[in-house]
Amino acid sequence: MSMAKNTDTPAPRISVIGTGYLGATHAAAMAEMGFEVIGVDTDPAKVAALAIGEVPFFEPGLPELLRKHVSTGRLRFTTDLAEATALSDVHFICVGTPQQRGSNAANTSYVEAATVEVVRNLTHDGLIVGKSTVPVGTAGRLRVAVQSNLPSGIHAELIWNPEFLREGKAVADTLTPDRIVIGGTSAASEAIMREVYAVPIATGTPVIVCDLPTAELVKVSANAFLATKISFINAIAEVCEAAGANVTVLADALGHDIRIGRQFLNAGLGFGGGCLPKDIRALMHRSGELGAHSAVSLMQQVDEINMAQRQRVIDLTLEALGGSVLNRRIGILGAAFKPDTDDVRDSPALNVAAALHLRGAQVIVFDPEAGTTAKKIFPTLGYADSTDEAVTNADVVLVLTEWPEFVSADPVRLLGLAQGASVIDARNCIDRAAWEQAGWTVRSLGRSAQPTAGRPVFVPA
Ligand SMILES: NC(=O)C1=CN([C@@H]2O[C@H](COP(=O)(O)OP(=O)(O)OC[C@H]3O[C@@H](n4cnc5c(N)ncnc54)[C@H](O)[C@@H]3O)[C@@H](O)[C@H]2O)C=CC1
Ligand SMILES: O=C(O)[C@H]1O[C@H](OP(=O)(O)OP(=O)(O)OC[C@H]2O[C@@H](n3ccc(=O)[nH]c3=O)[C@H](O)[C@@H]2O)[C@H](O)[C@@H](O)[C@@H]1O
Repeated sequence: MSMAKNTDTPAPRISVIGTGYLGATHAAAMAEMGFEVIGVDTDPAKVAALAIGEVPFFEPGLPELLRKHVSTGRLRFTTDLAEATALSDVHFICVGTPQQRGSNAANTSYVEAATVEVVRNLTHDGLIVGKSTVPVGTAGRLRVAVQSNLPSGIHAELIWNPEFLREGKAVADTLTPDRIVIGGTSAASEAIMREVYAVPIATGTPVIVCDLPTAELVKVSANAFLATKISFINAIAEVCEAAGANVTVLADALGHDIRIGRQFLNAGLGFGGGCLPKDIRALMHRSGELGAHSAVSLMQQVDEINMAQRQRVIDLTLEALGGSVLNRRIGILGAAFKPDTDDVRDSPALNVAAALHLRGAQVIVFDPEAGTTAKKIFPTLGYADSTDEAVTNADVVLVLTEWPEFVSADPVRLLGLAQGASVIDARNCIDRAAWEQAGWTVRSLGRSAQPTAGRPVFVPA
């Protein structure tokens, strides 16, 4: 592929390296936008599933999109990187950047390895597009590696195009993103990226063209801001509890100010998942390396507030059970880090379940989609096949992930199944009045244990 824009050239063919949550969705979305796409992964089981149109994780809408394009042959999957590079022109790097063991830093070794492997396998000129979330400065280093590993006579450019999709809404977020950020482009590579994203650009999606470090940092800053919003409301929730205020009503009132907005102001168990926690820690680490200490202390505080929420839910459970969970049966509703996914990476729900299990509780977990993934990392917990089974004979019930079926569960019927009448609403998601009317004692973060009406009113002197 010539890097010069030529209106007569055929559409660029696309490879996607790493077909996990991000890459599988990106590959299917690129096919939907009209391109020939080949996905590559080192995990043969993942590739085998994707190749027959099966998504190896739960993501609403993705199976349909994948099958649609696998069946026409426009979207293929392979473990053979050389096959993919031979058949494509634009190579999206979508491999993982998990937290390093024993450090807050991101592990960029997969990104480095994947990029170098692509470059070494190039048979014709290509554009390498980083999508993985990386610490600022990574792409600059990779550029050096790209140039020193190019086969002779081949030209390649490396740019960064971070991804902002949310799990559970990944398909819509990829097909109709809020913005497209492209960093470090030349005129030629910018033109190619505008061709690749022609469909969302045509519907008015803003395109931000910037330098490499800005592109890397936009992504990390977006996640850091979302995390800060959540920890902010959780800090205020603590004040609400102490003062007898209601954090949910407060968040609604705050949200009417469009400068603040209502999203990411749900107080409770806090954030988890494969991205927010590791991304704020990587930012902490990288900011420290760069001597930018304000970001280090801010992110440290955000992380600490967030992790303390898990302990606070454990404390509420102890309180509900009179100080000990030993041999008490705890029905846990939710294992995924949020609804609409089966992802349990750094899931606050599973973290609480495991901590209570370690203290000697009989923990029975139910999640509509994440039972299988949860069992893989915590096989020793008890698992139920339904809400009813988890609640049956429970001394206390914990709602840890706000799946719609938990939010709409009938408190009267559940009370008839449970042994006790205590529920901890760790996501502030159930209809508290309805549960209390049914006979439950409801505890939650950011709202007092008793209905506000029954509390003494503070009268200033
Ligand atoms: N999961 C999400 O919602 C989003 C993730 N991101 C970022 O995208 C990146 C990927 O995240 P996920 O998809 O969640 O991770 P993941 O762990 O689900 O997928 C990564 C995939 O890369 C594969 N892989 C590793 N080395 C490879 C290589 N050399 N060649 C080919 N395949 C290789 C792995 O086998 C795995 O299937 C991370 O940097 C993450 O921060 C960004 C936005 C959203
Ligand atoms: O970099 C990534 O991978 C992605 O990380 C997040 O997406 P995701 O991890 O899918 O989940 P979110 O919807 O952001 O939720 C994260 C966590 O925050 C919690 N949360 C969210 C909102 C809220 O008000 N309160 C709250 O505790 C959720 O329960 C969940 O545990 C970002 O929202 C995406 O834009 C980003 O692309």
